[in-house]
Amino acid sequence: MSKSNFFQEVSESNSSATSESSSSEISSQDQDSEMISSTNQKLKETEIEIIQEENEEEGEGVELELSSGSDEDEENGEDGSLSQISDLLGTDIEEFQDFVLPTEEELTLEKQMGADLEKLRERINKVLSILLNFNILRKKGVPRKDYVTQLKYDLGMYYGYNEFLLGLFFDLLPLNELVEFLEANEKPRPVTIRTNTLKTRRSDLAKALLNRGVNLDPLSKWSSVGLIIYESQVPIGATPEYLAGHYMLQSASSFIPIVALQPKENEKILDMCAAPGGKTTYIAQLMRNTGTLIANDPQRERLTSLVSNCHRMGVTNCTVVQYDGRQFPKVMGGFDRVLIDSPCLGLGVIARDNSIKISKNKDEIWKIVQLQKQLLLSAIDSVNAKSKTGGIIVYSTCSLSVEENEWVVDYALKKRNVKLVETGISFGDPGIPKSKYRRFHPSIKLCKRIYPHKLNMDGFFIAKFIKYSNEIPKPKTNDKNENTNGKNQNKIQNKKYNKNKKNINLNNLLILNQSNNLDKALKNKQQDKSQTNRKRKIEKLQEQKNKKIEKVNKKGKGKKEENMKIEPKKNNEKSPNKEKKTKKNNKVEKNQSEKKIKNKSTKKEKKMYTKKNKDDKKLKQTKKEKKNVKKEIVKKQKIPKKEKKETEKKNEKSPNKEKKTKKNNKVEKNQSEKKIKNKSTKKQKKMTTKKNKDDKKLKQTKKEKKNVKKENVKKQKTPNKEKKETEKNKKKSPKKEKKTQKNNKTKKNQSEKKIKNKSPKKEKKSPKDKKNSKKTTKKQKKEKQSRKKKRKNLK
Ligand SMILES: C[S@@+](CC[C@H](N)C(=O)[O-])C[C@H]1O[C@@H](n2cnc3c(N)ncnc32)[C@H](O)[C@@H]1O
Repeated sequence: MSKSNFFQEVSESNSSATSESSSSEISSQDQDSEMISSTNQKLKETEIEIIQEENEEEGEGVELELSSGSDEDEENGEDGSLSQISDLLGTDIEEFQDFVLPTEEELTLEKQMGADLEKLRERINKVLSILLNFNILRKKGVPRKDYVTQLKYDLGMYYGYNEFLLGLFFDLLPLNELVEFLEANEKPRPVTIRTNTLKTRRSDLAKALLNRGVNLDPLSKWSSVGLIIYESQVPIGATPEYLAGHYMLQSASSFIPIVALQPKENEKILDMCAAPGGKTTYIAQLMRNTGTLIANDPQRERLTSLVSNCHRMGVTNCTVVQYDGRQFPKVMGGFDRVLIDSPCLGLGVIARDNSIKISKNKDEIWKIVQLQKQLLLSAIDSVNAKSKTGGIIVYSTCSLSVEENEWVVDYALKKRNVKLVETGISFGDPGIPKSKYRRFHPSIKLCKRIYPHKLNMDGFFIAKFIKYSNEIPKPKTNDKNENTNGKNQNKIQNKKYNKNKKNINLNNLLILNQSNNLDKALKNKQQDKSQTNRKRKIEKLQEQKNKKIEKVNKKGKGKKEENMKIEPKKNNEKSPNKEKKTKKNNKVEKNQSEKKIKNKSTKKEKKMYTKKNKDDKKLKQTKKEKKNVKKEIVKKQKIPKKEKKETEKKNEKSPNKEKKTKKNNKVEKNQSEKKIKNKSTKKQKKMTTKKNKDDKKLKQTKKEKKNVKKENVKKQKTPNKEKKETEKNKKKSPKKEKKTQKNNKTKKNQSEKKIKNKSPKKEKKSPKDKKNSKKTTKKQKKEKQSRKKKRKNLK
């Protein structure tokens, strides 16, 4: 007896006894009683029924009664009934009862040695028979669960499915159908073609193909365009008729969604997941190339075959677009009908693609279900509920899991104003209203399931909705429970979708920039870069200067130095813009450094003078004079500040000449700094020489002053270094710096002369400096005169 025949006979004898899933957790007693009652029905009023009824009250007494049946029982026909079972099974019942499940060690050995397919097949047959006639054929004490796990393991090994997929089919199909289904997936489906009525008639096509040696027949009563090909001497995908677009190679079950959709002439129809166009071209031919047909698919490569199919088949009412179906309502809407032939796991087409048996897993099913739900909602939202001819949505998959089908449909029923309607298909199984984990809307039965083992077609699922309102209902609080498992998946999917959306928007923006304002955008970017570079440079300079200031402050402990530190911070806080801040900071820092140098020199000078005052009271006069000198210096410092402000204003007015003006400003600053220092030193010298004439005691102080000046000169080197760094950055010639260094090292007189020689040269460069210097000389003369008067008075 062949395996399929065997399974058929067993299932016929127990057709109603097999709907229990493999992992059902119903108590074994209840299951047993159900199984017994179902076998009794099929065995047509045998005496077993009586025995079973009697023994149901005693729990598991059936087997006992059977095994220890009395003679009376045998006479009453029990023997006959048992013989009937054994006849049907083709083996002795004792053989089943003696059957022992393999141990774990035996199974691992089997794995190592490589499974013997014949032995495996025998074991599958026996376990299946025992499960289908459990109370009669089971071995005493072995629970149903053990037989089920053994069967799963063996079927997986025999047919090559992974555990996940086999578990899914165990939950989906009754036991007596399961092996049939798995067997059907091992056989190739008949080749079918669809006549393109845009170009020919079925009878004409059939004649043409018959003439080429093709053995064919009309597909069935339900299709007026399908032909089934039994044999062919020519390749069906390369005949002249095929190339002329007279037919489409298409599986029979692929016709069904379009039969359900019922496209009409002059309608506006969307095929949301269209590539490679098998169904699109069928829709177009039913529309007779009228109206508008939009064929969408996000995969570009698949769209090329869609386009070529449309061309070959002479479709002229179709526009091909490339979108993610989930975005579609935003792209266009108001369709009379939408077909969503959704992407799926393909569990109905395993016969065509054996890799599905091991490639699918839990994660994949969750992901695809979330996509299917979103696509279906999107399809519904694209339909106009007020369409005069339609308002129809057909959802189809070539998959058979409840998750991808009934669950998705039930979700749409809850989320949108749609209801299920008859598909118009007279064959196939109804949708499953209750699965192992879920209950669905009772109207789910209106859906159609096409099973390969029942109709010798690819597995398919078809649901037909009608949309009765364009309003989108507000989400109910109960919806939280409905989607517990897929909730997180939904969130992840939405996040990904939102990311994609952002990407698309960004891309669009970039494209706009490129096309409209590319030059401007580039300029802005360059400006930004230069600004950031400037800021960095300024920050670095600031840091360097601050470090130097800190070092100087550590050396000097005076309060005045501390104050010098705090002041620029206040200034910084007040400035509004960062750029302005940095500019001001630079200036302030320069002023600071200048002041510090001067302060240091004056401090030491003060110290020296105080010592001298102790020695001689006459030095009091000199103190006062020095104070006046300091005031003058401060006044003169204000002049270069004004100059700086003026240059800043100019810079603001002309941003392109910023660099040049900055350089000039810095040169001017350096010049002005040097002038001020030189002037201060000159005055100090004059003052000291006069005092020496007055009093010989001051000779000591002279020497001390000389030392002080030397120190000042040394300290002046440090700001010179700072200037050098800044000047180096601005690529200035280092000649002047070298000169100044040398001058500082030489004696006072030499330095004075050189400074005098240099200052007019520098003054020549800038006319403003000339004016300022004239002003200062006048002031100095006045001041000198006033001092002389004072001294006379004092004398
Ligand atoms: C089962 S096939 C469609 C077959 C087609 N209807 C036919 O009859 O030739 C599923 C299609 O969905 C497309 N698809 C995948 N993701 C999609 C999405 N997010 N939006 C729209 N279509 C999608 C795939 O590219 C694939 O072509």
